[in-house]
Amino acid sequence: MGSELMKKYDVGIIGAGPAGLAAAFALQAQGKQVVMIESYLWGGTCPNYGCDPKKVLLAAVEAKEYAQLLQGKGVQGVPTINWPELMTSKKTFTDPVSRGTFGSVTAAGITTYQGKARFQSATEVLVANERITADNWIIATGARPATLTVPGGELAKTSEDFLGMEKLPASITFVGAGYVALELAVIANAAGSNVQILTHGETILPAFDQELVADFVEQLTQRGIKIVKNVAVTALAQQENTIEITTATENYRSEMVIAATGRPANIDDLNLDALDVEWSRHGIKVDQQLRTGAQNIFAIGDVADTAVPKLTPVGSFEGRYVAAVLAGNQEPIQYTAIPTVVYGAPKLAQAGAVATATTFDVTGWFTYRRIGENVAKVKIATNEVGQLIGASVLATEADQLINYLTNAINQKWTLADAQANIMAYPTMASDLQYFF
Ligand SMILES: Cc1cc2nc3c(=O)[nH]c(=O)nc-3n(C[C@H](O)[C@H](O)[C@H](O)COP(=O)(O)OP(=O)(O)OC[C@H]3O[C@@H](n4cnc5c(N)ncnc54)[C@H](O)[C@@H]3O)c2cc1C
Ligand SMILES: NC(=O)c1ccc[n+]([C@@H]2O[C@H](COP(=O)([O-])OP(=O)(O)OC[C@H]3O[C@@H](n4cnc5c(N)ncnc54)[C@H](O)[C@@H]3O)[C@@H](O)[C@H]2O)c1
Repeated sequence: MGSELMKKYDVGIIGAGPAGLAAAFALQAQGKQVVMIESYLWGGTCPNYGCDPKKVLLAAVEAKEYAQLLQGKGVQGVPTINWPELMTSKKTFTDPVSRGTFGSVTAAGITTYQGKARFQSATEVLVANERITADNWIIATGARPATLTVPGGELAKTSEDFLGMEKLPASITFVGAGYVALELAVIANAAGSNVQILTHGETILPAFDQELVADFVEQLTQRGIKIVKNVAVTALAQQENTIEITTATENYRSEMVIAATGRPANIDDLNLDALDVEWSRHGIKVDQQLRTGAQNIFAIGDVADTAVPKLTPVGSFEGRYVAAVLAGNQEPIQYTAIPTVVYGAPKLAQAGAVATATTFDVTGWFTYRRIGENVAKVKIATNEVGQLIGASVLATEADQLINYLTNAINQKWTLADAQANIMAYPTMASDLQYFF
């Protein structure tokens, strides 16, 4: 690792998550001299302690869910989740990621450094006592879980701790009711833990269609997940085997507390004060070409203050876009419709506009009745000429359907387009024509 002291690179990339890696491989393919710096695990949040391990754990929840939904319809007995075995299986996915990613990066001819990058000037970065110079820099340092700034807040664990825990606690309290809390709560609940969610606001998942959010929350409540709104946690204290959670109104207890109150950008160690770069609690400010105030420095992925959701495919899209800018593209970034999914049981998914939509209660439709869905709904928004502009889905397989609908939004489908495509029947895709 590390090489050729004082060599000058075309592009330096800080952070080897999905955003930085997409940029690195695209720039290397253009023939640029690329250097990449990572302080922790190569691959970043998503494959090591985010999306992928979460979805591996969810596979066990889904197996249980399908059996549960078909009770009395030909299936008897509901499987139980063996947490240590599931965690062993999860590790077969996550353990090889960092080494494998590092191997791919070096095999591509990209120079690598392990350590925290710190800007010395707009072209020079210090890492592990070495000075690295590049004409352009891309900051792709991602985000980390917010800590609870209350007395005893350090007792709270993070999503990364949850996704690596060897033993399932008897009870878990999540503080916050966003993606992280809801997804991990569903996993813990299905695996047999007593789960509660405490959130300081009234509205859950404000960016999603609130009719479907209400149905989603109702489903979680029926599973035994307790959700308490409008509650401000004021202190945590260890009491033998449990943590006491003090709030303004009531005290709660549980074996583990997970802070899931958002993800601030990783900018503290970068020495941005030395540069003409602005930032806020939402991340590094960028223009429509993802350039910071310093014209040779870009910010992409979770660390960038953009109006789009902070997701893996969005970060990769931005990484490839900046590589194109450095190859001469002058166009501002133009995002396609972005699908977002809360991976629970059921799943809640959305893409495009949420406004004025038609609701289809599809619970009784063949596709959903076949697997015994409790409640399944699809909401569709079209414009004045009948083109699809937005969609929301609540269903066990909402993550699949939302991708078909996202494609349809991007291609401005109307009923005629839906009918003009022959889809395998009977599937979610063959139902598309009934939504217009
Ligand atoms: C529990 C969880 C589940 C998620 N599930 C999903 C999902 O299902 N689908 C989805 O699309 N998204 C999901 N996300 C979000 C997704 O993981 C992020 O959007 C994505 O990883 C962002 O990529 P990134 O490259 O911008 O940042 P990251 O993946 O966070 O990578 C940034 C890298 O920069 C490194 N770094 C930080 N500071 C420095 C420094 N000073 N010097 C050098 N290196 C540094 C970090 O170590 C890290 O490896 C999930 C996130 C979490 C936490
Ligand atoms: N499926 C996915 O795509 C996925 C999964 C996990 C994470 N992510 C990404 O990670 C980001 C962060 O997720 P997150 O769930 O940590 O944050 P979030 O912003 O989605 O939710 C934070 C929640 O915490 C609440 N909250 C904030 N401060 C609080 C406090 N002091 N006390 C109680 N509640 C408080 C908020 O009201 C909100 O409900 C997401 O926005 C998303 O970009 C995506």
